[in-house]
Amino acid sequence: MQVYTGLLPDEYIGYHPIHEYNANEKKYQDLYEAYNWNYEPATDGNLEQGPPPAPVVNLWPASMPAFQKTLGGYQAALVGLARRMTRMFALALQLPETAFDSYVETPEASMRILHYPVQTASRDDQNGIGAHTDVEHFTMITQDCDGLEVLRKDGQWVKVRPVADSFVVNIADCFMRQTNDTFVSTVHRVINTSGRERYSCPFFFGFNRATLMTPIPSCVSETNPHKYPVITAGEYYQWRTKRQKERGLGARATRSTQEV
Ligand SMILES: O=C(O)CCC(=O)C(=O)O
Ligand SMILES: [Fe+2]
Repeated sequence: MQVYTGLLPDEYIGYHPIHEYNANEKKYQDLYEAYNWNYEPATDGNLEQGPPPAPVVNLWPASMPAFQKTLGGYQAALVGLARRMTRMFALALQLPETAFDSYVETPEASMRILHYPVQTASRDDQNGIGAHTDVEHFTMITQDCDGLEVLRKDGQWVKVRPVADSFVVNIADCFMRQTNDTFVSTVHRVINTSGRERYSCPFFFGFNRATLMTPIPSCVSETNPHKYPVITAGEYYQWRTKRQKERGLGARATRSTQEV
């Protein structure tokens, strides 16, 4: 298939067929299919001066130009919203609100649309998508029905019910690393026992690939030193993407590590 994600082992884009992953090693493979695409700076109406973006790779279906136009347009609007939210996060970290502006000029801003068929296997035997944390700085999700669950600190899974005209916002691993665990990534999963097909649309937002993920000053001290190696956001994205792909596509028989 022209858009099959397996065509590009180091990228997460393209079509991910159903039953391709099993993040938590359940009896049955995870029950979702997805189409992922990268942010293309050319579609970003707000693009300011900044470091040149990494070359953009996508696997758009050639026969469906409206598909690319519609999804790319929605993504451009979300990039604008995410830039504004980045300012709110800066204020929450006791920084000037513009402190992160130069990190989100050519951001990591990939998206996916997901389809979860109705699950008939038990919750113990299958996930829609297995428990995991996202990679970038934060994620905004739209969803059309029940199924998403997040793990609380006390170990309880909590259902995240859809609320009309709203996004679910999850902290992701790059923000956790840069804030030295002041912000904690949300462990989440989907189990679609709602009795209807479920559709969702997560938007993954992170700093420019060239950004060195140095610790946020308010999050480190002599008694709370920085725990993570300082690498660029791009190095971290690429390492995680490769690892996720290796554990999924083509590795059904040998997968032995859990995402969470
Ligand atoms: O479908 C959802 O609500 C969440 C999907 C998700 O966690 C992901 O794609 O990383
Ligand atoms: Fe996720």
